[in-house]
Amino acid sequence: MSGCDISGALSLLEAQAHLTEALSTAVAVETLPLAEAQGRVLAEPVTAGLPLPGFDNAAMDGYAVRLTDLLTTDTLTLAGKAFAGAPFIGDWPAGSCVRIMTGAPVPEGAEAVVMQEEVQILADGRLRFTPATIRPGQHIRRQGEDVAAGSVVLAAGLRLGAQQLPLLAALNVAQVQVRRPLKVAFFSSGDELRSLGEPLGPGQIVDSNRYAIACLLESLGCEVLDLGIIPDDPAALRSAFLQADRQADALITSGGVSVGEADYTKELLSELGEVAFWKVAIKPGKPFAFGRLTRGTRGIPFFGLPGNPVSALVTFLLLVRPALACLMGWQLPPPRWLPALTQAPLRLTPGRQDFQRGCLFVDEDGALRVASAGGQGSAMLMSLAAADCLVRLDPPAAGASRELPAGRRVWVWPFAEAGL
Ligand SMILES: Nc1nc2c(c(=O)[nH]1)N[C@H]1C(S)=C(S)[C@@H](COP(=O)(O)OP(=O)(O)OC[C@H]3O[C@@H](n4cnc5c(N)ncnc54)[C@H](O)[C@@H]3O)O[C@H]1N2
Ligand code: MOO
Repeated sequence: MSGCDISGALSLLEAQAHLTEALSTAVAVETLPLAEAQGRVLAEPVTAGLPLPGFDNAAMDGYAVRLTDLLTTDTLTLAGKAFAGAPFIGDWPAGSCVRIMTGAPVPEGAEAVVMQEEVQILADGRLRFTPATIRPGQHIRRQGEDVAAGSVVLAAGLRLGAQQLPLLAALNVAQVQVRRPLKVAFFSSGDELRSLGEPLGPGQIVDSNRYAIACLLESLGCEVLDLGIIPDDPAALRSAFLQADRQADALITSGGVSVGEADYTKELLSELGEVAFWKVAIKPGKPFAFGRLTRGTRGIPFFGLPGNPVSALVTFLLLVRPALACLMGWQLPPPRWLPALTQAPLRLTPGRQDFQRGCLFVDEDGALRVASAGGQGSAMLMSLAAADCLVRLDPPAAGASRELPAGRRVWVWPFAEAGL
């Protein structure tokens, strides 16, 4: 079988659809205090028990006025003060205004707040306004203008972060129903692998993939069960598979999914479970295995990433991340591929969608452009470290040129959008 043999390979879309369909059941639900819910996925929609703002209040430091008081004069006396947390109380006689600070409740009957910069304080303490410039309702934040009480503010399936937590806190939501963390086991397989810091013998390399996989899993909020480096030995691999099956919700491996003589991963998966597919027509990442371990009672899903470091990262982003999102109950929006113009010619790959590493910039005309981040080999870590996006290149039509000229539109997925 050649390195370009893609017979029986699924397209990326087919593989993604298969994963979404196979992994529709999310982990269990638990109740957490809001302070511990960062990064968790909401299991239930949240309904507002309060309006926001909770009361009409000032948006500026200044003076609360009634417009009728300013019909015949531009000068008002001061009736009192309103602070955030200490409302104005007492009488508000005609012909007067109330000094008010940002966030303070506006006194009953106030029709506008005038910024202090627009008010002149006279020697006798009275305040002079410019009535023609005052709009009814200005600088008053109305009760419920942001959130109406009883409305659904967050849908189930949202992941809670710095954007959502303040909304829930403002609504005095002290506890939330969230999915428990997904526990993901992973190991690296290969006799050549050594742990970071160990001396390297002939032909040995550092197990670098685990630093990408652990980092990606942690950023998704998964609990990581690190099973270490497993040699190319069926008995050791079998035991690691079975441990993951007992202790985790999913298993990720890297290496050993291709066709080499020491590539046992797929073979063992057939013995301990079932392989749903193991080839996807993408570059990098053609050998990617998905299946289930069926020895245990739960049938945990298994993702076999290719050993090449770039292939492992790219298949994680394109296939594993959305699959884990299903298991987390996270309604992960599909990637937003953006149009960009190629800065220089790019080489296309027959038969496979190619996901090259690129660097984005905006040219002098304001157009988004993408340049290659460097060497595109599946084991090349420098261009991966330098890149800020994936560039999606469709295969050339039969007989067409394998070179895409400069200035052509391609689709890019910024790494920041991919959670990197
Ligand atoms: N005859 C064929 N050979 C290969 C094919 C093929 O279709 N036919 N596919 C190639 C492609 S594409 C890829 S990708 C690799 C994937 O192979 P495996 O998943 O079986 O991975 P290994 O053979 O174990 O390793 C490949 C490469 O990656 C290095 N590696 C492995 N694990 C790690 C790790 N944890 N950290 C860093 N680097 C790692 C390993 O040393 C190899 O250099 O197969 C091609 N071959
Ligand atoms: O398809 Mo492999 O993943 O290029 O190196």
